[in-house]
Amino acid sequence: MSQRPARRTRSGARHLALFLAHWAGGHTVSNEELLRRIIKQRADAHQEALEEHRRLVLKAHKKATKLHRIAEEDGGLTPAAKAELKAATNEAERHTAALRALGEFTVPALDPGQVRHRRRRIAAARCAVLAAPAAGITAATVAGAWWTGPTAAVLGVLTSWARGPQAFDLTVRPVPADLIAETPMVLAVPGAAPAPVVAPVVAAAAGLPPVPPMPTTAPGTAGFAPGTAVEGGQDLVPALSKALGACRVIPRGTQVTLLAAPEVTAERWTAVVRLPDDTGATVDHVVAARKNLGGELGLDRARLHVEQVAGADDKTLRVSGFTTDPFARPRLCTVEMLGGVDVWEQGIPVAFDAFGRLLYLRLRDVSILLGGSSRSGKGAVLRLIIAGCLLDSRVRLHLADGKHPGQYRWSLLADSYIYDPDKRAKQLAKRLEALVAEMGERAGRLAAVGVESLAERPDLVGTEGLTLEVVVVDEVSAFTLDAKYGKRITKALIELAARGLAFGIVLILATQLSTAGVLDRLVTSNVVWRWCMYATGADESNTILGKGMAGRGYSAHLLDPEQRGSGLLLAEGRVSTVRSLWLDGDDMTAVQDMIRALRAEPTTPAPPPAPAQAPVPAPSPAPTGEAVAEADWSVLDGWLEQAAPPVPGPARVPAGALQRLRALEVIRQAGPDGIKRAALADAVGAAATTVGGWLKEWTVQGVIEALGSPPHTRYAATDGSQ
Ligand SMILES: Nc1ncnc2c1ncn2[C@@H]1O[C@H](COP(=O)(O)OP(=O)(O)OP(=O)(O)O)[C@@H](O)[C@H]1O
Repeated sequence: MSQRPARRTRSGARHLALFLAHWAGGHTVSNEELLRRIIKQRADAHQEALEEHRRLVLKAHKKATKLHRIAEEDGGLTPAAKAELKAATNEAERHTAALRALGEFTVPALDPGQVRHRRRRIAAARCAVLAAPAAGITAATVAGAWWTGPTAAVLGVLTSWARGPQAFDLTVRPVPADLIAETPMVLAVPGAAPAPVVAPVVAAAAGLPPVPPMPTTAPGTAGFAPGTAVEGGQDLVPALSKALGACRVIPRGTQVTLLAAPEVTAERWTAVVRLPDDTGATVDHVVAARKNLGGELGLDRARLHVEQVAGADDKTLRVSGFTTDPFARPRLCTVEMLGGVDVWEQGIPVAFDAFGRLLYLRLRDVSILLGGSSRSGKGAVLRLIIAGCLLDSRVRLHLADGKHPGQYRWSLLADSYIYDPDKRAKQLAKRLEALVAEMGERAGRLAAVGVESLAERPDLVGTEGLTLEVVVVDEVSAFTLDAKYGKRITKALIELAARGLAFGIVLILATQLSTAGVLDRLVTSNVVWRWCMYATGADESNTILGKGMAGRGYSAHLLDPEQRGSGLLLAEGRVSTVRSLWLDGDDMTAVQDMIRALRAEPTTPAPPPAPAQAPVPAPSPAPTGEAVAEADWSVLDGWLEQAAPPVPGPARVPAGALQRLRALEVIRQAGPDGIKRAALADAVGAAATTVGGWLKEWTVQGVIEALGSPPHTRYAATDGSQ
């Protein structure tokens, strides 16, 4: 008789424990409901994107219509208004194209890993809820309420006894009908055939096209041999699995799961796969093994691209093999791409990825640390960012040039330009401290309208007291390592990096990698984008991307040093390989014209820098050949600045000087491709021998390299041979 209550209590406790475990494991929520939630979220995001693009198309149309009307009424437009009209038209086209690309929302075939991931998140939250009473009892006992533990135990025993031998129904809650109605097409109607839930795609699965054969490339061949199967007809899954097994990423004999039908074009093949469970393999392991994996697949590292699929788990990746290195050819940033740029919402186009997609830098949520060894392409990225910022009238640009004349071409367009080696550290310290002080005022202004950050009120961006303050520091070590002002600068940078973005104060910092301790960790850890161009070693790369990144397979020393502008970008927790766009030549000139038109009266005119060695008469004869070992930058910059607008005033320019100016402009436009002596002579209408003399002179002075053309050898060789 005395055994009975004890048995009843034990049985009740078991049933209660089972019920709690079932609930805490998230097993009450069905797979269908999780799937529905994920798809609903995506459908909402899709709808939001559509609405946003529609809004922007309408806005651009409205602006274009207004400008057309003004043109009709006034019989024409000012250059600035013309630029605005062009920008608005481009903008409307861009968003119309985006709308077309977005199209109708289609229910995606989801990776089962995502559903599992959701369930784990629910389970984690429920476990936390369950742990709370236990923690409360422990805390109360420690605090002196000794009776809480025994009371809880007695309550537990009583509840268990009350439950007795009645088992709980461990059921899965069905998806409520009103939720199914809210998400049409996602779930099957009750009673109908079961919903097509997240079946991984396997070769020859019902209703799906068969997986195309794995394209092969013989080493050294230019392209795929479509239709040729790897090792006698194996398809994609076994070929990838075998290669991953050979690289010890997954155990031999296990297979990856194909999650979507692969895309195969003449340029590339792409497959979305999931690594097998219970193997410990993640995307990072594949990235680290990329070199060997490339070899196993008949590719090289530059032509094999691996990336984690956004929103998916750590085992899901997109693998692509390219016929040629997708970054081999530089891509120009045209004036159209920068026309009407909105730095806050849409961002500045700065780079492209392996699939040719453009990467936009939105100042709304980004500050940048840009690193790389010498001549790796940092300046080219800064050039794009500066141009984009100056094309948005809401921006006030503060440019600190630690390696004058790196960005001198913008000196007269920026709101402030700090460059003088003797004074620059002091000037930057003051400028940054003023911005730190301004954060307080901006916080007050935002608080007055009931928000904490400008991102909540985009309409306030650029209004009185809330202009976008963009601080670009090229070669930050020249400032932070300054003996006298370095500490003050670092302190201000720490504060701005931590809080500035919320108030519209954005930091863009560039540095070479050689010097340790250039930036305090409190600055680097608060910078949102870290972008590393080619670096000489893994440690140098880690100084930008963060400790341990090289160990995970992300190191910029693996990039091709000759491929200037290629780099690794760490943004939103993911690393992508990108190559910056290249802005130069006519596009650069047109962009500068647009900026001049837009900022006809800069609020704070930049002081023209005093030449380091010689005064800058405009235009002056070129320095003589035998003289200088170093380039006379100020002379060069003087020419370039004045080459675009006609020189005002009565000064007469000698014909030879004009030809030299023209020659410099042609070299600059030729950019990395360079131009031969004979072609240059033709272009400027001067004798080839005369042009040869100029080229030698400019080569010695370093002027040609400064203009972005290849090293002087090309000119020297051409001269010698002709
Ligand atoms: N995206 C790009 N596409 C093509 N060429 C590029 C690109 N970026 C840079 N280059 C080439 O590389 C050269 C060096 O670039 P840049 O001056 O930006 O390097 P840097 O890292 O700023 O150099 P340094 O630190 O020595 O000043 C440029 O003159 C240009 O010829």
